[in-house]
Amino acid sequence: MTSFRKIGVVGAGSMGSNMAMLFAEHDLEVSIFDVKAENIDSCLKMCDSQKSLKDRIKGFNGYGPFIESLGKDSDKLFLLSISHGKPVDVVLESLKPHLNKGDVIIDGGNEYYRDSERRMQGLGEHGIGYIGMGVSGGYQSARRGPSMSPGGDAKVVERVMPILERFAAKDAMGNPCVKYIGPGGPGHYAKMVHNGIEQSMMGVLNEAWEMLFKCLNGDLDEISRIFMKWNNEGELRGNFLVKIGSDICLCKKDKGPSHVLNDIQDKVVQDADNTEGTGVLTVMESAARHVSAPTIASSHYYRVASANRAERLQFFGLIGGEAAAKKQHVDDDDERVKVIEGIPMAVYCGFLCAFAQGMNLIARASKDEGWGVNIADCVKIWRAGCIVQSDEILDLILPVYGKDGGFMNLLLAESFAGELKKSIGSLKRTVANGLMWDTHIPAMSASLEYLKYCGGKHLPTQFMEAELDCFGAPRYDLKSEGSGEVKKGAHHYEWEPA
Ligand SMILES: NC(=O)C1=CN([C@@H]2O[C@H](COP(=O)(O)OP(=O)(O)OC[C@H]3O[C@@H](n4cnc5c(N)ncnc54)[C@H](OP(=O)(O)O)[C@@H]3O)[C@@H](O)[C@H]2O)C=CC1
Ligand SMILES: O=C(CO)[C@H](O)[C@H](O)COP(=O)(O)O
Repeated sequence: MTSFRKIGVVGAGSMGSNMAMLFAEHDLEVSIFDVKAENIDSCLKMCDSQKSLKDRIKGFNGYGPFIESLGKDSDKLFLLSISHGKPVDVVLESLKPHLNKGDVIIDGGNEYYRDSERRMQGLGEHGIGYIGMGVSGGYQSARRGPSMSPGGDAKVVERVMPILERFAAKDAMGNPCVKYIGPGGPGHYAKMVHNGIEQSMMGVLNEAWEMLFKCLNGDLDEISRIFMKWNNEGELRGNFLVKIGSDICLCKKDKGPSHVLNDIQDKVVQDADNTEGTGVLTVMESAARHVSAPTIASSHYYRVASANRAERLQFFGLIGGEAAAKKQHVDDDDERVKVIEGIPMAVYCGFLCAFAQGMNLIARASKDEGWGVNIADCVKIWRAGCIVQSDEILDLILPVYGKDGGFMNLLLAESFAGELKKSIGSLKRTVANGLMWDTHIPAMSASLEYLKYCGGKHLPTQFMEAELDCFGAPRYDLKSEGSGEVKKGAHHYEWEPA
């Protein structure tokens, strides 16, 4: 078995450049390629500014010399870190004439898993290994050690695992946050879901932030302290997004008196040019696989709507102005503290809903596709180096998946359901406050409704089913038949003859 000593990184953007530096630090000979010479220049400049990396990475703007630099006599290893979709196909077309049997390509971008499976199949026919690997943690983790989810042919992944384990983030016990996820596309699938959970958590947390900032008269320095407290103890302990939220609230422009956050426009433009898209894909996948994921979907639609500020303002004019978040006059200090103390439990409950939806989606896809994903492994690789890192929550979730990691519905785990039972009251009160105070609560309210309908004993959907039967005759079940299976029923009533 070849052990790779060199790696060719394609894409000198924020992730590619930082991973190239990390590889170099882990004693790989690194060549980096980008279509834009200036991207290479800025990557090499960054390396030169760090003594340990000076002259350790070679930059290339042409495919020929780039591939030659990886040597002729041994198998070549590549890592792609570019925008998903067409750019990846373009790069692969250019690489193909130079590839040989035994070479391995890792796609470390946020790719759609079906595209990875297509490429795996095409290149596999020529004996070229292709790995679809999620990389998480942003550019800081790319530099220090990311969390990774490789998927593809087990034998191919096995060849690169020693390298991946060397530079992966390490959890509190020192275990590398990288695990083989399964054959085909589940590596990219797990990363897609990770990002769905990530956007939900950001949705929930941003709703809590608005309450503290606009309604409860919290100044940013105080909110920073509150978030830090949440991150240090209790249900939100060890939460990456809460922690950076605290840092962000505190950050002052050029160390002066004004907060950087106060200058930021209220537009999430992440989805604007389709170079990203795991949020979009998670919503599509959850709908296609019949997995309820309203916290994920609602957070996504919220951020998409936020991007179009011009239209928002136009509509604002047409509906006579939205009700703006109201400042609460909580005169009593103790009362204010009590209200603030109720919020983290609501955030926790929203986060649990996001995890339940994401984990259930992975479980469903794994079953549908025959991937055999051990979901415990997904939890393990999210223990460090990634955006959804949440120590307390992952401590709760991990035991549910046991050894085989095949549990299908996280809501049905007693330990998990117990935490939802404990926190749903806070979520209800916080959503009710949000309604009274006119704050924005798309993720929290969606989470609350999710819990209500997933645990609903008598849903009004009996009326919906009757209407469907009335015009479409899909056939219904009878109450007298008990819970039954998830399949079309046996009964039709001729409500209104044609
Ligand atoms: N940023 C993040 O936090 C994370 C990003 N990812 C994923 O990693 C990948 C890279 O992300 P990121 O580094 O942020 O993106 P960047 O846009 O910073 O970098 C992408 C780089 O790839 C280059 N590129 C584009 N098309 C080609 C091509 N056909 N051939 C060669 N190079 C090309 C870009 O050049 P140009 O400047 O011309 O566009 C750019 O230098 C994406 O798939 C992203 O979704 C994954 C985890 C975290
Ligand atoms: O992958 C990431 C983190 O985990 C990146 O931050 C990425 O930009 C998120 O993009 P999106 O969810 O919009 O696809």
